[in-house]
Amino acid sequence: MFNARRNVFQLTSRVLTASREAAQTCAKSTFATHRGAALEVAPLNSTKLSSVKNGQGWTALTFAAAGLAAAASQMSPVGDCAGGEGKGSAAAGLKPGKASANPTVVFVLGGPGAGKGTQCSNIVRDYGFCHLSAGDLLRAHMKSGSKDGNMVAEMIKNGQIVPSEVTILLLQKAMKESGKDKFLIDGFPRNAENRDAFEKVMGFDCDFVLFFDCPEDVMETRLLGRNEGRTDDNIESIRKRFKVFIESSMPVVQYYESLGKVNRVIANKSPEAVYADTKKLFDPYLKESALKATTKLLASIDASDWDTYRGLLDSGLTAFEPEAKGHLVEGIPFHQYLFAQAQALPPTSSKIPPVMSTMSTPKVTLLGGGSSALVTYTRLIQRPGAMLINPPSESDETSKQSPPGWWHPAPQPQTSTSSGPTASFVGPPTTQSVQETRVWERCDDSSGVAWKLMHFHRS
Ligand SMILES: Nc1ncnc2c1ncn2[C@@H]1O[C@H](COP(=O)(O)OP(=O)(O)OP(=O)(O)O)[C@@H](O)[C@H]1O
Ligand SMILES: Nc1ccn([C@@H]2O[C@H](COP(=O)(O)O)[C@@H](O)[C@H]2O)c(=O)n1
Repeated sequence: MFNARRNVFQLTSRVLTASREAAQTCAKSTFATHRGAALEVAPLNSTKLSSVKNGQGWTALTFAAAGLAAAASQMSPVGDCAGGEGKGSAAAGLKPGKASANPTVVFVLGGPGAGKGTQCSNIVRDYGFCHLSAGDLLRAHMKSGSKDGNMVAEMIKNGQIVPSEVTILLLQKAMKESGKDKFLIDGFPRNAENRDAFEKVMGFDCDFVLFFDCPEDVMETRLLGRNEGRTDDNIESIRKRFKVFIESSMPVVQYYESLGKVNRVIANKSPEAVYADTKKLFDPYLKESALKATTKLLASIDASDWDTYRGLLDSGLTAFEPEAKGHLVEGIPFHQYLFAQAQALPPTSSKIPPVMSTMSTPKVTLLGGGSSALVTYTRLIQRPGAMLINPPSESDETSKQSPPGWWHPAPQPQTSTSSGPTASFVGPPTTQSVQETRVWERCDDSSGVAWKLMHFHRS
């Protein structure tokens, strides 16, 4: 006989150790990508992302490049938890209202047959989330010939809730193997024990609960017509599942309601109508990812990191910028030339980042149902002063250079073995302000949502 209580304790202890390791990996990963997503002032000799927040959300994002050419590439992910646009993103972690370095988790709840699985497929397609159905994982586990397979099979047939340690181990493994950082966890937590165990083992809670609210008679008709060969889609099992849902799962929904974390969607409508309501809840994640791509792009410009910059561009990029003197520039070479100038500069001996961009009052508008994003903002560009090449004695003014127009290539850092000319800066510091509009197009890859820059316009 399965001793649930004893096994919960034993397995939970084991999972805690394993998850601590996993959490360390995740923390490492998210440290690399979330660093500095806070209000502190950026130390001048470090790579730092700082942000300013008001009631409406983020109002300014600052990336301070350390003057290291590879500053943006230092943000590469480490470990299993990063995915999608978060990879290597300077702004990863700038999720409105999110302070912790954890993956994004949405718990998807609702009665049996409410349409959770159906809607999750749509969200995966449009928002790059990874869908993990606790029921599907348990059914696969039951068929895998594992020693508790028979116990799980019996519990599923009777609509009972399988002990948390089994389900959480399956979820944890699937999350790790997915390589993603945004999850829809469907059909979980089914009771208070599931909920407690998840928080203890994973060390974080969900972002919100997506609750599909559907009358029982509608769910019953749907389940009887589902025809997927499930052992629990018969009237006897369905009634048991409804009872368990009311007695054990609804208190979980009520618990999250008391925390203000439930987004309720009326599910007694056509699948399309249900999705139209569901979709709105996920648009902020897409906007956030377009903003991250923009921040990563600015960081790569500040750091003169051509490879990162080029990786974000569509080959057919078009641009209106002051350097093009009113002409629409198409393609890559015009921009590459500006980066090449930076590489031709002597290294800087200064510890002060040669240039730092701050994105102020960004606004993201999704177009084409989220296939494109329009990002507009004011960019503040700070520099430590005029650049001096190979500074001679103080009396010699001839080598002093004024800051050029809006763009000032960032020299490379001086290495200990550097010899020959160097660059340094003389005050006063300057700040420029330009308006930028960027048009991004979705080009998702296997790790999730990704964006390419199609067009930009700078005042
Ligand atoms: N809005 C809807 N209108 C009509 N039928 C729907 C709707 N949503 C889903 N269905 C159908 O109802 C059945 C149950 O849907 P689905 O499997 O998505 O529910 P579920 O909440 O995931 O169920 P379970 O909890 O049992 O896994 C499926 O056959 C599905 O095609
Ligand atoms: N957290 C969970 C989720 C599911 N189960 C068991 O699986 C059955 C089917 O779940 P669906 O979400 O696919 O309908 C469910 O009735 C439970 O027996 C579980 O134990 N714990």
